[in-house]
Amino acid sequence: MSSSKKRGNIYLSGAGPSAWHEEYPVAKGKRQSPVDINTNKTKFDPKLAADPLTIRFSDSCCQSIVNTGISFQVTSNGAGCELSGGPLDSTYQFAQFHAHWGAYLKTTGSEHTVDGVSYPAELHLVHWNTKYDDFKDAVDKPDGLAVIAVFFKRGKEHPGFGKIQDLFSKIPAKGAKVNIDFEFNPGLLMPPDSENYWTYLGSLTTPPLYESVTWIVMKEPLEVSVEQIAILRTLLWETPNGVSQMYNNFRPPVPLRDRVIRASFG
Ligand SMILES: CCCCCOc1ccc(S(N)(=O)=O)cc1
Ligand SMILES: [Zn+2]
Repeated sequence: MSSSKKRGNIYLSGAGPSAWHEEYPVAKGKRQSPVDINTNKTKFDPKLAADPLTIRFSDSCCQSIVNTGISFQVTSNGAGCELSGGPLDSTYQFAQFHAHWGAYLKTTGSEHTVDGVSYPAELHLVHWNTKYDDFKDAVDKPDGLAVIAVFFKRGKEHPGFGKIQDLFSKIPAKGAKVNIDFEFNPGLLMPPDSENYWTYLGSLTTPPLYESVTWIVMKEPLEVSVEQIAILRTLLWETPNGVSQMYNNFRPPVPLRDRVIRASFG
């Protein structure tokens, strides 16, 4: 049993993310995530526009949803779901999506920020490099993962995401898992314009914080309703004071260090 499991909730035990370096020294590494995207310092790279990102999802790729204890996670066998082009030098296969969000009436919640501004939530669509055998083999390699980040902003309801949220009541506790017996295409969760994105080399945003992620952060947020943001918080997790609503499951931005964030747009 690792000490983090003994302490349970990685966001609420001890000093939270600011203490992760004690058990995971890489937390203070050179390519950690998330970061603030300072739009005055991003660099347009015409090569990104010349080789457009190819994002392929399918209706039959999502098998189940699980409460991981720090988020929900929709897990996929990756069939027909591949990512290539843009900053990527090989084909990456879709593995899962999950999200991070904030507290009621707070403006924080996303992991990446744009010019210091947070969104209420951030979706992560995780892919692994098919040059490796599987996700587990890829997860700690420098070019092992590619994660598409999509900001959620408050606006009109998103019925597609609502179908996933309808399952939350069936996964009340850490480890609870149910099958998804309807077709759900994660492509529904891409913003209308997914041509414009920022990309940089970073890490997992939760322990073990492996520096293995090529981040692809969509510029355009996805609209969901205020109620849908609130429904995220109906998921439950363990805290030092017992089981309670899951929220503030985000790592705040860390220093960019010697990295430049590239933009696919001018
Ligand atoms: C040894 C297995 C590690 C499993 C952890 O996998 C992760 C963790 C974080 C992210 S995130 N928030 O950076 O998208 C993606 C995948
Ligand atoms: Zn994440």
